[in-house]
Amino acid sequence: MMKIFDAEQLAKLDQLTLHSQHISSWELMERAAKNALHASLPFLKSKQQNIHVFCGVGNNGGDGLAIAFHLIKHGYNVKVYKVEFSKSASSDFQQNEKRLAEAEILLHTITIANFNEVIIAENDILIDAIFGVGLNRRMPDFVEALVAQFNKSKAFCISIDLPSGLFLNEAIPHGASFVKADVCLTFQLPKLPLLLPENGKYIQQFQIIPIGLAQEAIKNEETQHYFVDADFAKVLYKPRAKFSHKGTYGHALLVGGQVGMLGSILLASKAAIKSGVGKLSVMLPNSGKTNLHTYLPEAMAINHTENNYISFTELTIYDSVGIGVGIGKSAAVVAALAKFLVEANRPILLDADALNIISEHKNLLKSIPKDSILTPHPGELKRLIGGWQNDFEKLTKIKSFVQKYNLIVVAKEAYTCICSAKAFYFNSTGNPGMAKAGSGDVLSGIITSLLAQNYTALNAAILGVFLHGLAGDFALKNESEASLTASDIVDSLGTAFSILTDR
Ligand SMILES: NC(=O)C1=CN([C@@H]2O[C@H](COP(=O)(O)OP(=O)(O)OC[C@H]3O[C@@H](n4cnc5c(N)ncnc54)[C@H](O)[C@@H]3O)[C@@H](O)[C@H]2O)[C@@H](O)CC1
Ligand SMILES: [K+]
Repeated sequence: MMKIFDAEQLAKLDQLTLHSQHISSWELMERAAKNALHASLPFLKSKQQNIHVFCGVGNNGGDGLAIAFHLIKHGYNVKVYKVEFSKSASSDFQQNEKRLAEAEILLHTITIANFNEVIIAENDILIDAIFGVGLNRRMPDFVEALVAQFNKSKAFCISIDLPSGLFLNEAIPHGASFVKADVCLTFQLPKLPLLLPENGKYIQQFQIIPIGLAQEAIKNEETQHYFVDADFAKVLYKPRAKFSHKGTYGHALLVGGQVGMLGSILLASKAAIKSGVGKLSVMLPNSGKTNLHTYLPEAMAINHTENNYISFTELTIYDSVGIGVGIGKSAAVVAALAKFLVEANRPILLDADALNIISEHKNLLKSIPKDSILTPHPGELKRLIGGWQNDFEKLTKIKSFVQKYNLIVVAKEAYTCICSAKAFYFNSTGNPGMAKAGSGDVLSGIITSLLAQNYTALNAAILGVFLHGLAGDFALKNESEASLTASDIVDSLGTAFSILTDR
């Protein structure tokens, strides 16, 4: 299970690691730098390429100096800069500085007086080790100007630990610059700003670089932020029992579709079946019944009289209910949804138009059963909780919403965030090919299916989001981001599930 920590916690882990492994901070830095160096090598085209390593005077800069030293030892063409934002350098920085001097490697000092003399060419490599997790206020103006120059250049930029300019646990001031890295090599654990869309979208990718921090210390340190990787998902997954039958895996009900919007409920239904539910019933407009039976013979359609819209149906026999995809917002549907909310006596899944109806009739919020899962995309989320100034405020607002109404919110994004009253879980799987109509319907089907199989609501949401993204990633192996469809995601669910059983 990957935890996400703040700067203070990271510093504490550092100390505990030094203590338990009987190593010096310099040795830990050396380990981190060597691992970052190895992760950087695939991005370097040749030993002749110009590599500029920009180092601050803290420990992030110390990492930079150590990386530069080893690159030079490996025969790379490196220019090393000391970005002197302060006269007092950390002791590990100083020790690395001494090593460079002893090896007669020139260190170019950059100050307010000469920062604009740096020349970066298109095919160069930039290594950004100016600030890491220690930045706690806006960077000095000359460093911001230098960073602006990095961002303007076409050089490939590798940030060490955190792109310089980003704060670890709060929003940066409006207009403040930060390094828009092509790749960020972050130590041991993911960092929150890399997972949030507002600035994270400018960081093309990040890689987690293990540096052997004490596992016991990580385990003991509490957090409210988690990163959901395959190990995490495997722990949640419940393998199927040998002596089981369809009743063991529950009976799910999906409610969705209106005339012209039948595809959504069909996709959700197929995703539910492909995610292991014992039985699936579908409430869709009568005019869609034939389509359902043709598309998905495994599903059962509910008998009702409405040809164009869904209507209410008794819920007592179902183990889970998912409502909302493609239902529209007509008065009859609003009334049916209100009844569903009142009659449901266990957590349900609400998506799409169900969320839009709730946003327009906020009085419905208090009828939603405790622990129900809401899966809004950013637009739907805004309608539900109101706007936000920045991503950190968004998380705070989601949390108070979740706590006020006892819900679970799945805020769909590149790193979808599942928020419970106690914690945030950021998903690690998925790709931009999934940003398409139909993809969310598939997610609704998966989560409703897991809910019926007796997963807790929180685990159904976390595991469902993980599997959905993973299936999308497998589907991409035979597709491109442009061509990937929601149906491709459904078709790859089998491969995604097989990862969870692979222990
Ligand atoms: N436990 C870990 O994860 C390890 C961390 N290491 C490195 O250490 C880094 C953290 O080092 P530091 O704590 O020295 O912090 P940084 O190197 O990120 O920042 C340097 C220092 O500058 C000061 N500062 C903050 N904002 C400033 C501003 N706007 N203007 C001027 N000065 C400012 C602070 O005192 C800060 O500690 C990590 O990001 C990582 O690169 C590695 O060496 C290996 C181990
Ligand atoms: K950095």
